[in-house]
Amino acid sequence: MSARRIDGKAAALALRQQVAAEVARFQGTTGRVPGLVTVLVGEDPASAVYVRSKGRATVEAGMQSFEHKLPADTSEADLLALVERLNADPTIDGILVQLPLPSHIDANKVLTRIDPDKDVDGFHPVNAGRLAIGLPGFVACTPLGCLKLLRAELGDLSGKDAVVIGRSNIVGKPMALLLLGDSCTVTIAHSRTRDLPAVVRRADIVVAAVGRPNMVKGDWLKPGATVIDVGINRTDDGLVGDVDFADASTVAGAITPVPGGVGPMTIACLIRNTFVSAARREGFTVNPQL
Ligand SMILES: Nc1nc(=O)c2c([nH]1)NC[C@@H]1CN(c3ccc(C(=O)N[C@@H](CCC(=O)O)C(=O)O)cc3)C=[N+]21
Repeated sequence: MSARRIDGKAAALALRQQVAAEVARFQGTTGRVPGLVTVLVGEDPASAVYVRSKGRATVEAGMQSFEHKLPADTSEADLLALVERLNADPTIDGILVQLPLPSHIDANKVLTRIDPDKDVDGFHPVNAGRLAIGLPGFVACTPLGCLKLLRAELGDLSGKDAVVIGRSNIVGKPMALLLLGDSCTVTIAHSRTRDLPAVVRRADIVVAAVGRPNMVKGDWLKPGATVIDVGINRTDDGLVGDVDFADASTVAGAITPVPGGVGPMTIACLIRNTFVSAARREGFTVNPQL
């Protein structure tokens, strides 16, 4: 059997076009253009690439992109002061401080200083709490993108057995909460899980977010399972996911590739969250499908 390849690039383009149409409608009624600011500290080349593609996607959706590039030796106090200024700036609807930050800066302290209602990354503890108890807020872009791909592939997720591999605050935990919200039976597996292949073999839905290249093999999967690969691992063979794509494709029903799967959806969801932030600020009704 050969799995269907889930085209995250196409899904991301469609979402970005939908947002662009909503942005035009928003501008027509409110006279305002939503704005996203990215803050990059230091010169990590991968981070610089991501920040540039976020800026491009923002402009393509008809929104304003602001970019702050700070030297690697920027003090924590200066970064916190910048965040405070951005919180108070009425032209800015979304604030993204690119991670990782240099080690002399306490990332949690910075993320907690962002106004939760401008936290389009969904990393602020208030937004993590809102997700946990089902209040409206911002959901982290990568798990939100994964949920959108799963709903498009499977329709109703209720009653499905889902296994999330990885327990990070940025992907694993919010992913598990989103799947629970869609009435899946959710298992979170991690480095201490006993007999991981056996746990994964029970799942109709597998989300791999561990950062170990090609870890998940075909014989770990229930035949026909839907596999979402969040891994972005740079290896000598280029960019690879956490799932052994060729091997898993012989057993899975559908699977996301790397690149071209979850990554583009992460950026599309950031654009979506930025528009939603502006809409909430202006009391503009958002299409609930978005
Ligand atoms: N505050 C913050 N928010 C983030 O959302 C955030 C961050 N910091 N730090 C870094 C990670 C990583 N991340 C990616 C976004 C898009 C792709 C993406 O589009 N990837 C392409 C390939 C791009 C390539 O070739 O490297 C793909 O998978 O097809 C990947 C990774 C967002 N992150």
